Amino acid sequence: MIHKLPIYVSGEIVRGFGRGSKELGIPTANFSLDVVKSLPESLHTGIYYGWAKVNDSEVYKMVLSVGWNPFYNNKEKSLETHIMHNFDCDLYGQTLKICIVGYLRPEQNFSSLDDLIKVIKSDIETAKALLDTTENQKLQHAPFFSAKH
Ligand SMILES: Cc1cc2nc3c(=O)[nH]c(=O)nc-3n(C[C@H](O)[C@H](O)[C@H](O)COP(=O)(O)O)c2cc1C
Ligand SMILES: Nc1ncnc2c1ncn2[C@@H]1O[C@H](COP(=O)(O)OP(=O)(O)O)[C@@H](O)[C@H]1O
Ligand SMILES: [Mg+2]
Repeated sequence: MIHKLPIYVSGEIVRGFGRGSKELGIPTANFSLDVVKSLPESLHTGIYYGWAKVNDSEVYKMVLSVGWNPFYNNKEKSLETHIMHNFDCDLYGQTLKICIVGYLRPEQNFSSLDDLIKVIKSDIETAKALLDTTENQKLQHAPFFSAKH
């Protein structure tokens, strides 16, 4: 069974492999393995979209990857958020809160890095449009984002 959405997740931003910004030009804020392990079993691996807040920032649109990154064949499951906002500095150690709103597609392997980048860019455009619906806009103002913890 597929887990009912939205799901709310919060945790510290930790280091990944450093590939998001260097190889893909698309940075992803990674959660620790502890947070990944705390996810409901029924949250399938794949690509999702939703809302994200870093420390006391505004709530921004985001896209999320949950799984093993088949293109890189990671050994540990990861939960990585690309936030649709230009931050001036890195975000390591800050608290990331996310609301996972909807599912986009399964994780895929690709024959080239360019193909992976193209698909992620199209995920970003799809997510931006889907988050503009009235129903999804409401979640930007969910009490979760204004709560202290
Ligand atoms: C929206 C989105 C979609 C992604 N889709 C895939 C995918 O289909 N296959 C894959 O192997 N990795 C996918 N990734 C994960 C990237 O490979 C990963 O973010 C990148 O390797 C950076 O990892 P790092 O944080 O450890 O540096 C996706 C990431 C995002 C943000
Ligand atoms: N818009 C953004 N979305 C996500 N992370 C960002 C963003 N802007 C800057 N960053 C920073 O870049 C880091 C992610 O880059 P990435 O290359 O994926 O590194 P890592 O492999 O350590 O996760 C984040 O941890 C954060 O500190
Ligand atoms: Mg990352």
